[in-house]
Amino acid sequence: MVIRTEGLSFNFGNQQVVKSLNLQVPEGSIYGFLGPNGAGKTTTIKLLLNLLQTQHGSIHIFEQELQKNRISILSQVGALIEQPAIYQHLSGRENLLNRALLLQVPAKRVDEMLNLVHLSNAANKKAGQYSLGMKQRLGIALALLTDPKLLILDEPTNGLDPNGIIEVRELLLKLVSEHGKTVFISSHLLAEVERMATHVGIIDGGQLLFQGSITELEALSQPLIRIEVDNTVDAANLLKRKNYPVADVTDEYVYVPYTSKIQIGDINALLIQNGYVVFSIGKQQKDLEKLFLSITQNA
Ligand SMILES: Nc1ncnc2c1ncn2[C@@H]1O[C@H](COP(=O)(O)OP(=O)(O)OP(=O)(O)O)[C@@H](O)[C@H]1O
Repeated sequence: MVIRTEGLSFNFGNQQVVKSLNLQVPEGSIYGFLGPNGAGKTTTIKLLLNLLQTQHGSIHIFEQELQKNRISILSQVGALIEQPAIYQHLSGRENLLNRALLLQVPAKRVDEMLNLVHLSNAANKKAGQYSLGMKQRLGIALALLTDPKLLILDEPTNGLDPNGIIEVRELLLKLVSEHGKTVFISSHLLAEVERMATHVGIIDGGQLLFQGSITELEALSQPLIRIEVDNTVDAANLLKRKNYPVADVTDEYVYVPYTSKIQIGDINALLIQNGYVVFSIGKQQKDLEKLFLSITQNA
């Protein structure tokens, strides 16, 4: 595991904001750390980066205890937390050169990073004139200067438009697939990480409510058959009489839990034989967002 916490807890005064977290972040994963506002994500990230002192429990990064190996561990971790620390009056390249000098990183790495985050064409423009997406990418480039093995990003897509989100997503996917990094990324929106995450941890009220691979998360969400039919209420009653458990009925659709492909054909035939007009019928895509909301709301 690249990150492993055991019983990690943290209090601000008498408010417990992180409750006995057991995080497990596998090597080479993109781990989406999800939770609504105030769930405790930033506090957890600050603990992982040793910006806050652990009060209870333990943190291992690269299988080494964080407190005892602070410097060697953190030199291999790149982080972007809250706003990237960018000098607005300097160009993108100057921002990177400055940091490279400070960290004693060879200057040639600056151009490599500009290239990687697709900022080469804007390298000489003042960072203050960058779009939010460009600033985030510059922030990621700054975090990558030392070629860290692990990247920890706190809500890197916050405030970005859909294009900006896609740009950041593609960059992170590339970092994992081509550069062998592990990425830990927090977000309050599942949709933002769902297309890139391999693993997910869902936190609310400081507690980890779910942790596992994205496939395990999907398996929790039961697929449905969505039936678009002319008279949904009557059609639903017919289905119930025929022992199909109806999950939901709206003006347009009837939903039945999906069990097999054959069953879709049977339902279609049944409705048609009984004089209903079936406009469409099919297995509905898993809606992870609904699942995410139900996990965090039932907590
Ligand atoms: N410095 C602080 N002093 C006291 N309480 C704090 C402090 N920082 C955060 N908190 C509280 O801790 C809880 C968790 O906050 P945290 O910022 O970790 O949540 P989050 O999941 O990152 O939320 P967001 O998505 O809004 O950033 C909140 O109730 C917050 O008010």
